[in-house]
Amino acid sequence: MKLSTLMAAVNAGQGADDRQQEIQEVEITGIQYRSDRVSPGDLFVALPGQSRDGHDFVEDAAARGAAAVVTRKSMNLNIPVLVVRDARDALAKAAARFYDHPSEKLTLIGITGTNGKTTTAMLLEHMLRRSGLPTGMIGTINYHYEGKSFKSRLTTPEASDLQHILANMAAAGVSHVIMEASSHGVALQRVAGCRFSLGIFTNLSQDHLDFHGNMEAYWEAKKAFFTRYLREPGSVAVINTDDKKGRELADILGQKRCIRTGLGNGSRVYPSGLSFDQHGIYGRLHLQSASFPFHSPLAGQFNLENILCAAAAAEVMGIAPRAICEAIETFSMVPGRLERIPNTLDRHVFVDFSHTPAALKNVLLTLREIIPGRIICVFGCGGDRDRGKRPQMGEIVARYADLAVVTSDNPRTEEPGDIIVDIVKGIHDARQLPPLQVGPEFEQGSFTVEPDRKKAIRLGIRASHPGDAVLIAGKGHETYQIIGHQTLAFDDRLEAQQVLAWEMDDVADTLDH
Ligand SMILES: CC(=O)N[C@H]1[C@@H](OP(=O)(O)OP(=O)(O)OC[C@H]2O[C@@H](n3ccc(=O)[nH]c3=O)[C@H](O)[C@@H]2O)O[C@H](CO)[C@@H](O)[C@@H]1O[C@H](C)C(=O)N[C@@H](C)C(=O)N[C@H](CCC(=O)O)C(=O)O
Ligand SMILES: Nc1ncnc2c1ncn2[C@@H]1O[C@H](COP(=O)(O)OP(=O)(O)OP(=O)(O)O)[C@@H](O)[C@H]1O
Ligand SMILES: N[C@H](CCC[C@H](N)C(=O)O)C(=O)O
Ligand SMILES: [Mg+2]
Repeated sequence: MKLSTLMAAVNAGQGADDRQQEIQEVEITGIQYRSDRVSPGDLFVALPGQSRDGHDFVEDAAARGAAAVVTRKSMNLNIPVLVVRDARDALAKAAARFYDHPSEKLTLIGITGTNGKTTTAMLLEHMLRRSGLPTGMIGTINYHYEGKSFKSRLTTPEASDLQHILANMAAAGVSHVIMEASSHGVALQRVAGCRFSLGIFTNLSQDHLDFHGNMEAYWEAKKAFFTRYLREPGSVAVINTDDKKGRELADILGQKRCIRTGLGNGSRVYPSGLSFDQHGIYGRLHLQSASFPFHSPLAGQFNLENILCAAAAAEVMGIAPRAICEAIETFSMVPGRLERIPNTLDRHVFVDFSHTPAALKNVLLTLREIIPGRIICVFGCGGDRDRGKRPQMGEIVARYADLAVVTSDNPRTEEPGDIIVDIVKGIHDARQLPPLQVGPEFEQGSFTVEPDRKKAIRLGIRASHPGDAVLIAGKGHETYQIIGHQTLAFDDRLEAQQVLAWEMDDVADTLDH
């Protein structure tokens, strides 16, 4: 594609250098925002970063054969330099143009909210696929379509990667794409250049304040997905109005554009006659056009909210209500989300991706409802991420679990002990609180610290008795642990399986003797 075509796309009216003639002739064969990925013929877009500035890599990009660069300041190079005011916007628009606006060839659905995006996305995908719609997905666990699956480095990929993936999906005959739109993805304009047909809002609670600074800015990013990117005529927002911020968002968007879901008054998609047990959720699902009895193998009130969002969106996509109910019935698990580790020891061992205070609280309360025995929680908090979550998560585990093993999550470049100290502060604070009805008071000595996650999982499982639950929280589907700058193989599910296998062997040995 000619550079002049991309230049028009990135923003007419933003300055370019004076090599107009050359710009007309330059051919661009790819778009990159990382200099070390540049091949000859690529356009390199220099993005402002958290720790570094893409401008510092322009020369590297040129040396690797970049045909032109997009920057925010004029630079003296022997290739064309297009100067723009907003490099992220330029990256998104150039990529959308380069890949021929793939989102306009697809029905694109974006899901945002602090918790529940992956679960809602996978449930909705299941509903669409079962009805025969070729559906692709872009999210935390992976990106996949038509039997192909790719590792995801980011929940919402950088703009040029995103446009590339969407283009491949459209070329493979995919008709619908469901993607998680993270707050980073919105704030960093990774989703600019996409046309969304439908948006889903799950909920808002604390996360990512290391990046957004405060809850107001975080909320603004979530809101902006709907006010800035879901603007096409006919586009619809499905909003969980059981969430306070969901109600605020629905009021902002107005009746015409949104479908409210939840138990509250005014919901157009809602449940009735609910009951919850170890085998899931039962009730009647009221869609806009019909109502049906349903059973979901997923557990807990929070998953009910995910189900309502997915069902409302599927109905908008034209899926028949009966097919929606059948899909709910046959969707039993999202990897790493309350994933049960089977064993013959009568222990309820779960691996769950709860890494926010709200997620952890919901999961612990759900376990309290469905598990007869004690709840033992093995957990830590990520390093180089929102520190404010740590004491809150400590406090929640202290209040809602019976025993806790505080350990490391992904410490990244932080000292594991420092993260644990932040968590333990929350546990101590909780002891000042009056006991709650939902769980027993946290007893002196009923938590322990073991920074080595492998050992912590062993401790947690070994402390359990028949009938107890062990919740291994925070890392879910992750198959690695990031310590310092190293990414080491680690999977909570495999670790738990191993400990359980040893324990089962021990029981077998005892019975033999
Ligand atoms: C906070 C954040 O989002 N950071 C992203 C950001 O990194 P950064 O700002 O630190 O980049 P930098 O290292 O300062 O470099 C600045 C620029 O120089 C470029 N560069 C850098 C080195 C080099 O050799 N050559 C080069 O060109 C980089 O490509 C970058 O464009 O830009 C990089 C690419 O442009 C991203 O890879 C990186 O994501 C990091 C890996 C990350 O962990 N992001 C997480 C927090 C994230 O985005 N999470 C969300 C939320 C998940 C959820 O809630 O589910 C997600 O969507 O995944
Ligand atoms: N609707 C919900 N409300 C609160 N907590 C939830 C909800 N759905 C799931 N959770 C909890 O949050 C964890 C993460 O769920 P999920 O992966 O679906 O969310 P996500 O928004 O995609 O998270 P991330 O931003 O990390 O990708 C689950 O393991 C569960 O503990
Ligand atoms: N999407 C989340 C993942 C956190 C997972 C947790 N295991 C951690 O490392 O903090 C984030 O980017 O903050
Ligand atoms: Mg996710």
